[in-house]
Amino acid sequence: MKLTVIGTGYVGLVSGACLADVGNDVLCLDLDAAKIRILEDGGIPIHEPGLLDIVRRNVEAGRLAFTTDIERAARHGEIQFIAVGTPPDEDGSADLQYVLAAARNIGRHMDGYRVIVDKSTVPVGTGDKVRDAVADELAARGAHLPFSVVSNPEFLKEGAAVDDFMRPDRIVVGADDERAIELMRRLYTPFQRKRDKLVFMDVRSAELTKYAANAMLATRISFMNELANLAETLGADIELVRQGIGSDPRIGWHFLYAGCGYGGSCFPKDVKALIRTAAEHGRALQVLGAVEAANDAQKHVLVDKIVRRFGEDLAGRRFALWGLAFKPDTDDMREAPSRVLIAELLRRGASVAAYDPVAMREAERIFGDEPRLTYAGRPKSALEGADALVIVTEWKEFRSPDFDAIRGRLRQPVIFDGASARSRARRRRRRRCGRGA
Ligand SMILES: NC(=O)c1ccc[n+]([C@@H]2O[C@H](COP(=O)([O-])OP(=O)(O)OC[C@H]3O[C@@H](n4cnc5c(N)ncnc54)[C@H](O)[C@@H]3O)[C@@H](O)[C@H]2O)c1
Ligand SMILES: O=c1ccn([C@@H]2O[C@H](COP(=O)(O)OP(=O)(O)O[C@H]3O[C@H](CO)[C@@H](O)[C@H](O)[C@H]3O)[C@@H](O)[C@H]2O)c(=O)[nH]1
Repeated sequence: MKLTVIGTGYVGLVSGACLADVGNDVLCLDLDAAKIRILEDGGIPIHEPGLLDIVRRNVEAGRLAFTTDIERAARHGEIQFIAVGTPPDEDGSADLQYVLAAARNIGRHMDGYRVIVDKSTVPVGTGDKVRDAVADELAARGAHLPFSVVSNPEFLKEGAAVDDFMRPDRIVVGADDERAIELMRRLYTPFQRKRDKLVFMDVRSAELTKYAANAMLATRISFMNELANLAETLGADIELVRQGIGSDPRIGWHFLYAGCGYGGSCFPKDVKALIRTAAEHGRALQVLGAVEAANDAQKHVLVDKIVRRFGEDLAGRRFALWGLAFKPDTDDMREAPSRVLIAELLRRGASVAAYDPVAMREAERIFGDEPRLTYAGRPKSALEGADALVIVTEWKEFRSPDFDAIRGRLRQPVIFDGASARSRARRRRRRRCGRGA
């Protein structure tokens, strides 16, 4: 099938590459010429395990191409995926300007029947806005071309995006007409494998399903984070509690890890947007309001511990920080807990020597020329002369560190471990190292 994917970010590029990999002819459009240049030069603009191989393989096979040419993109695919960003507006609602611009571009240049698929995470009712935007553009040029609007929210996780796309738990399709449903069924047949993973519903329900999924997952995390704080106060071990509850199938094992608060490009913004949607319709989502507040507070837990140990004024103190990305296996730092921590340490006069396997360039872009924030080429070199080590992101390489080397390099043998719940080995050994928090 001929497909166009609009937006070559985490979702667009992964979707485009994976859809090409099962034999489709995919053209990816982005307005960011720098991204398209990287792709045309054989690279990828993001860190995502397994993605480079699949992109290269499909470009070489002639099934995947990149462009900044809007007209070419609108004329290429019978199915047009919109996979552009929907960042939070000032009031927390999803900013739809990129989605609607993409829809207008399709309407302006399409030359036959199109299925316009919203893959971006968009509030309920966006399908209607996309339909109106396309219809307006067609009317403006006196064109009478048929089109369908479909909601097909994406559930991939960064760091595991290729695998999630290739082996989805479910594929949600919100569609109101048979022609579009048939095309979507054909499109996703190669991803069905052993069981039917397609869940068809109306457009509005599909739009809400995406927010419901992220809101539920965010709720689990905030709940466990609050419980972890309580466990610490009570002298209980949240990891053992997690094991104790996860075996109940009604609760399940996944997404029960306490940490420094959820970050990333999705949970924070989607929780906000759903709260906003509800408010606009006179409904208060009280549970989600608490989930958000608990998460904001959780991002300060490590700083609070540091202040308890070293005092309010951290001038002259130096901290080694391991892990900048919002989670392992990505270079994405959107809403990363490390950002709150670094900003607060710098505000209090401390200096920070940071290490991350892939996100240091992104941190440099975010923090710019900040003389008290430096980057270390290796985890150990960040430790030299630091008052304490702060572990924020659970990269695999931090799971079983050399505690003797840490002790030898730090001024005091103190570790603030924001990712501790996921590593029992480290917890056992940390006890032997002498810890500050
Ligand atoms: N990142 C994830 O893990 C993830 C997972 C599921 C769903 N989502 C949702 O998918 C959407 C995209 O997220 P992302 O993380 O891939 O975003 P991103 O910011 O990484 O990429 C978006 C891309 O769209 C491009 N773009 C913007 N307007 C355009 C236009 N009119 N025409 C062509 N290109 C345009 C931008 O230049 C950018 O490269 C969001 O709604 C997000 O909530 C994201
Ligand atoms: O037990 C857990 C699991 C995750 N997290 C944190 O939660 C955040 C989000 O993690 P994750 O869900 O793995 O990453 P994302 O790539 O943001 O993926 C989420 O957001 C995407 C965008 O909507 C959805 O497609 C995915 O299904 C959804 O998991 C990160 O800060 C994690 O550290 C925890 O604190 N504890």
